[in-house]
Amino acid sequence: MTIDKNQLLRFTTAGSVDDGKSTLIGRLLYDSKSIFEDQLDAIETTSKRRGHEGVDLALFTDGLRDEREQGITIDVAYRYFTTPKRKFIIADTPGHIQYTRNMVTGASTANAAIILIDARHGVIEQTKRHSFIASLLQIPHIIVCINKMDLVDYKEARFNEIMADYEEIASKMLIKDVRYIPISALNGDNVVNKSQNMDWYHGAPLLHVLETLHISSDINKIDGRFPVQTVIRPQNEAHRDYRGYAGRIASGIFKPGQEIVVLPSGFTSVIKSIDTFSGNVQEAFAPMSVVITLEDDIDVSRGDLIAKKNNMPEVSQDIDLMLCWFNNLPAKPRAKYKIQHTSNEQKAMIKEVVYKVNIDTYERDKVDKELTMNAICRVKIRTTKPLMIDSYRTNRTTGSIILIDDATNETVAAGMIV
Ligand SMILES: Nc1nc2c(ncn2[C@@H]2O[C@H](COP(=O)(O)OP(=O)(O)OP(=O)(O)O)[C@@H](O)[C@H]2O)c(=O)[nH]1
Repeated sequence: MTIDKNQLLRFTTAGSVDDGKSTLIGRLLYDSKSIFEDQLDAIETTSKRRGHEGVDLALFTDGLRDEREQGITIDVAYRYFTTPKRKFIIADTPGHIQYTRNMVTGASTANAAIILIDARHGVIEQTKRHSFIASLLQIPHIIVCINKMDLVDYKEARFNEIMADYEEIASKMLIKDVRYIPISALNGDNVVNKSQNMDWYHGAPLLHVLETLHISSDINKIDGRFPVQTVIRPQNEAHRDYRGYAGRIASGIFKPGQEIVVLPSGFTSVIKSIDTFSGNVQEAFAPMSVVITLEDDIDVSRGDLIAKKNNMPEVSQDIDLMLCWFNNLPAKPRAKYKIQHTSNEQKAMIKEVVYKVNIDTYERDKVDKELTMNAICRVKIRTTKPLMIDSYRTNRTTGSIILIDDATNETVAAGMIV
């Protein structure tokens, strides 16, 4: 079985309220003909009823949000669409409330982030914050869409001005790949079709950029990491000797015959087989969900990590993190939280807050008060049992954690291991 690693692109959209996110997503889906007929009929009817001339594209994603708001805990809606070149998953995160949490949730697995800027307003505080989070999450590709170009007479000078301002902030962050596209989501300029109003722009429209971003090297194919989610032991007579470890490959490539080590125990063995829903495979890589069986009968349980023998993560109880705090209740000094790291769950205590990042200047501030909502800071934590960790830079899965408040069961923070 071979899977085209280029096939699926995950992206997120960020912008402040009214920058035109919903309209842009609606336009992408509408012009690329990804909206289903029945949805379109409903949107046309509602648009007419509300006195719109054409179709109100924002209705499309807004309708989606209504669905989502019916009792789902995470405020991120996922939208799927396909073109002949690629499959896409959009994590649509509302800009207004709790944007840090939403963006972290929506963007942690994204290949690309679209940062929307209203051409009239240029780079604003939210742009800086979203960009900082995107760089913190190391989203490999940033596409800055300068929207509402129709409201600045499609002027190249305004586009250049905003681009220069953004370059200034991008240079202070570790953003590797930034592109700029002047668009009008409302009128469809440079979204799916090339604009007739901005002949000074020689780049491609947004959809073309999304279809051709080079993403196969976004995946870590080097470090073999397989967090065990479940141990599978069929109870029936026929499969009595079967013992498999189910989970999702976080990174690297696994093959039968490879020498592995199980952590934290340190027991070694050799991969006997890799099973999937559609049969055995001779090779498996991230993000495939598989069942691995081993040659030896060793003790493996949920929360353990299978790694390649000659390439192991760090095993540690003391962890340095960049932490995004996103709970209404501030962090309690030295309080214990539940920590979730891959399939492993332990307890952890925040030992020290080293500094807080000032989102405006990107400078390091002293923490005079407790950590409050939307704070981004460098912290040291200690866990009750060792975790098998990598730096977030090398591995977005084994390099990230979340903290959960035991009493309320709410996710209070997300952390990237330094
Ligand atoms: N003139 C003009 N108006 C636009 C453009 N894009 C969006 N708008 C308008 O800007 C307003 C806000 O657009 P939305 O798409 O609802 O904004 P949003 O960012 O999704 O806002 P939330 O969904 O509330 O986060 C709407 O009235 C849109 O019609 C554009 O390119 N040109």
